Amino acid sequence: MAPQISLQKDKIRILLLEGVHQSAIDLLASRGYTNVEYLKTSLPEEQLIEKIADAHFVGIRSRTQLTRKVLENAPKLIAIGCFCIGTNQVDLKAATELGIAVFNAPYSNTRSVAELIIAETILMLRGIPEKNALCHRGGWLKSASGSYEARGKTLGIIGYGAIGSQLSVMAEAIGMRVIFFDVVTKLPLGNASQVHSMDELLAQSDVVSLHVPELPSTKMMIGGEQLEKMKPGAILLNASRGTVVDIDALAAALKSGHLAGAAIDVFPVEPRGNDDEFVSPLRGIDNALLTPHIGGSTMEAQENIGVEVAEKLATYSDNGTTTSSVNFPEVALPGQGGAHRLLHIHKNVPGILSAINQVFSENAINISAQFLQTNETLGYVVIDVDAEYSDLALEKLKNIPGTLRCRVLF
Ligand SMILES: NC(=O)c1ccc[n+]([C@@H]2O[C@H](COP(=O)([O-])OP(=O)(O)OC[C@H]3O[C@@H](n4cnc5c(N)ncnc54)[C@H](O)[C@@H]3O)[C@@H](O)[C@H]2O)c1
Ligand SMILES: O=C(O)CC[C@@H](O)C(=O)O
Repeated sequence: MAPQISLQKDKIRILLLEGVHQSAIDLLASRGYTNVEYLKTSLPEEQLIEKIADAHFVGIRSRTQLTRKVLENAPKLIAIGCFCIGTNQVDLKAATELGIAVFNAPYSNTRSVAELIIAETILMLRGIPEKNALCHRGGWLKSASGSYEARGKTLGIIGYGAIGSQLSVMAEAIGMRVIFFDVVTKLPLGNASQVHSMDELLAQSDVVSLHVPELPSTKMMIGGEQLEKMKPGAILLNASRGTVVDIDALAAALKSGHLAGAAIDVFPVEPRGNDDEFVSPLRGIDNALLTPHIGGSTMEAQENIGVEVAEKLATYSDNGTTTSSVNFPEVALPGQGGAHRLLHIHKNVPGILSAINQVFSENAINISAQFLQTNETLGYVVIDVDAEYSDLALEKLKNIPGTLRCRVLF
């Protein structure tokens, strides 16, 4: 039987992990949601299963792994808020099959990442990480050897989406030539040009920057073979996902001197929180500029993300709107105008819609408004009815075979 979730706001439990910005808590409070448990770190699977068992909403960043096992142990969960861009840490297939909506913040931190990459491009071309490390050890490497201006150099961007395209504009503003590779044909901004293969990009670029999502097709897309194809003395930047680069092969390419340097913000394995040790084959390599997955971590970005994602969760909770959900059919809903609103999430299989409508015809329940949207696997029906009928309708609806989640809004 599908879980029934029809609660007063103070009974709606929200679990926020990984130190999401205070703006999220403030936004939720302004919308009446005060039952919030706030943790600064992510949690290992067993602890997460314990905590999530009673949660109606969970908010995470990139570190928390919401696996099928975790989600199957979250019978009350209505929605997940990813307070970031990436959603690869959530088993989206499982979330969809369980009728749990997933939201994220697709744009709020993109400028922050692009700015960091520009800074790193300049620092790496000047060999600053190595010189800085030497100074800290009492050394003094005053030399122009291996130091270059960014002007006139070629920046190769892999993944020309929200981040890659902003980076393109900023890089041209400091005089770089920009080429990019993307699996989709994209409108080049400014004087940038799209190349038709990654090999072409690797062969031409002085600096290569990765801005692809984590997908089966992007896992290890930069391995030993690709690093070998980069120009001798080139620089690799990765602020996308740690699984995109073979980190051992990168360490070898830096140690051999084939690459002049690398700036890496994301790693195949990252510490759970600030108290855990960071372990990586890149540690101790002076020309590797290592940052703790902070590409999107600016005050501006985090504050905006907090508001954006918390608002999506509150709105979905308040009236069922799923606009910009990552995995749900999108429905933008008007106010209820005094009616009770039934939200029915079901497997998209033949016959289920007529079973839903039968509930209302057989029980003589008048429908004042009805909205339906489907995607490949999921159907989402929203039905407004007179207040006195909502309990009966909810009871009947949740027993329809194929129902995943069903709740009523008063
Ligand atoms: N370091 C950080 O803190 C940080 C912050 C934000 C985002 N990110 C990461 O950066 C990624 C990119 O962000 P975005 O906002 O630019 O995403 P986006 O979806 O706007 O752009 C991604 C681009 O990559 C392209 N792409 C997909 N597969 C590809 C492939 N195999 N080869 C070439 N191109 C491919 C897509 O067509 C798209 O144009 C995110 O998915 C996230 O994982 C990291
Ligand atoms: O804040 C984070 O943990 C992740 C940031 C970034 O990788 C994203 O996907 O937006």
